[in-house]
Amino acid sequence: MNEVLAELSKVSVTLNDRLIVDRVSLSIKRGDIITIIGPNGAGKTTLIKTILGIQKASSGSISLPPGLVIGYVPQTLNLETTLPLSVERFMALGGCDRKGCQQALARTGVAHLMAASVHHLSGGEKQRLLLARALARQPGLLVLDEPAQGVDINGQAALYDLVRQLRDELNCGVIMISHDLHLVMAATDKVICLNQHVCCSGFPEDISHDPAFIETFGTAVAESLAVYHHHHNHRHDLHGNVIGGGSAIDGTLKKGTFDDAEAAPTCSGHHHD
Ligand SMILES: Nc1ncnc2c1ncn2[C@@H]1O[C@H](COP(=O)(O)OP(=O)(O)OP(=O)(O)O)[C@@H](O)[C@H]1O
Repeated sequence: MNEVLAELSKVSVTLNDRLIVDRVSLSIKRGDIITIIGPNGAGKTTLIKTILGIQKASSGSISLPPGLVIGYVPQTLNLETTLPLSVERFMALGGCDRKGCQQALARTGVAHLMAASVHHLSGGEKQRLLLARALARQPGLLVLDEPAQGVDINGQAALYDLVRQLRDELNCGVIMISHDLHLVMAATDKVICLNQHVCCSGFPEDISHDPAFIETFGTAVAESLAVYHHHHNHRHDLHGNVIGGGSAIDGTLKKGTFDDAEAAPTCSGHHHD
């Protein structure tokens, strides 16, 4: 059994009196690649910030093994543009020596940019730089917030491929957020669909059949992913709150749900197999 790198139990986050993350339980093990999907404002970034300790959970518990090294690739790189900063210096600020810096940049395909200014990098180059910085820490857990944003379509597939290779090389666990549903379905091991609470979770081929997935992303997206329609017993408002009809409190984890993520409250759409 692979080592557990992060264990979340009924984690909720309330910000400004608004419930942003609702009783999320999940477990990340060494070797896992888990992708969190969900609409804008669903609480994805907030959830990973609680794993990183940047955001405090309002309730629930998060446990990480002592000494776990986490490599984090944030959604954006916010830097003071008036300060000159080379790629090498940026890496050095993260504690990386020249050799380690060169190796990490080479691994993410941007070694030729060592002397370039970080302010002049393209969107895709910035993402690769951030990945290199995370990689240089030799992380046990890699946390990526939309790593493929600003990357062209071929580059996205290559980036996901690289993440898989890094997982194998470092024998780490990976948790990432993505909006690239086609790539997620093709290139990820496990998917968690978050809309404040965990709507559904499981392996990509199963989750794309899930009514909660269709409810969250709509039929156009679902059909483009060659999924089929099911009855789903509740709806969400724009804030992810459950509205109308069915209860989202009871129900059991459905077919296609993997052991380690618990939907809380659980969606209970009916499958028509
Ligand atoms: N520090 C904060 N104070 C108050 N509200 C916040 C704070 N941070 C995030 N929020 C709110 O929490 C909600 C969830 O934000 P979050 O960034 O986690 O969503 P997300 O699922 O990552 O969205 P996206 O896909 O657009 O990046 C949003 O409505 C956001 O405005």
